Amino acid sequence: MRPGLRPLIAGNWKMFHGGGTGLALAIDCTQIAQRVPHVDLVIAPPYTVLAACSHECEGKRVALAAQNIHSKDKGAFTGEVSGPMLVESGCTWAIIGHSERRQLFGETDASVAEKTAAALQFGLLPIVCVGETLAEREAGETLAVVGRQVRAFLDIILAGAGTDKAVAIAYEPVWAIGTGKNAGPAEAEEVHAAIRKWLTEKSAELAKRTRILYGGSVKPDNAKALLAEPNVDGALIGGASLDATSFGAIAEAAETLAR
Ligand SMILES: O=C(CO)COP(=O)(O)O
Repeated sequence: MRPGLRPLIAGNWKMFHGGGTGLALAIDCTQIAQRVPHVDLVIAPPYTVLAACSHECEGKRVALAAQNIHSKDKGAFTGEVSGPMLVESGCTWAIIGHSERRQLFGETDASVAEKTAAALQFGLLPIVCVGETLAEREAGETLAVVGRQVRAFLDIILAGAGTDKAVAIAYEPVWAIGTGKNAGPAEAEEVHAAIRKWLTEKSAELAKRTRILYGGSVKPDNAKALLAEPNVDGALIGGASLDATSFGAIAEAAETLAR
């Protein structure tokens, strides 16, 4: 983590906890927030429970993120949800281009760029996800792949976020997601440092205020070592965010480093 920067700890609930259990977890997260005053907490529940969670989280230092966004504000797009609707439901963030969306729902660098622009246009801060597959890592293509993914949206962030908005980029190696096999701190740092360099080449100010999150099997027992790396500014957590005890422990690891 960089000195003076607030870590961002975000829970991506994916397609879990869409009803009463989600609401209960959101309430638990507001209690976690009281214990971690130096950490920014974000949760990304399913659409069905966003508004209810937002009601519980309002004014309690837990921000809401959507897991996806459509690039248009409205229209005949069955099953989709727009930026203005997400804002109305209480979201201030939107996760964009998660590898599950890229792999299972056909999202591309171009659509990720379009959605990033839409999020910023409608007043949401994007958490844009990038990451290589195991085959790409084994072929030595990690930085080439992540570089291509990041360059696809850098200009959009620069144009859309101005100088005051702090967006986030999440490096999530696909081989580490839901596998229990996290990138080692040095492995993560290598990619994070490269992302920081590409940001710096565009704008030193952009590089300074963008938080680069690590995601992929972050757990209470590995969080502190990952977050201690100089360019790891937070975490995007899947499985361990579904349980208040483990999510709380990760947030507390960040708090210890940020204090
Ligand atoms: O995909 C992720 C967060 O977006 C990571 O998921 P896990 O923490 O379950 O590996």
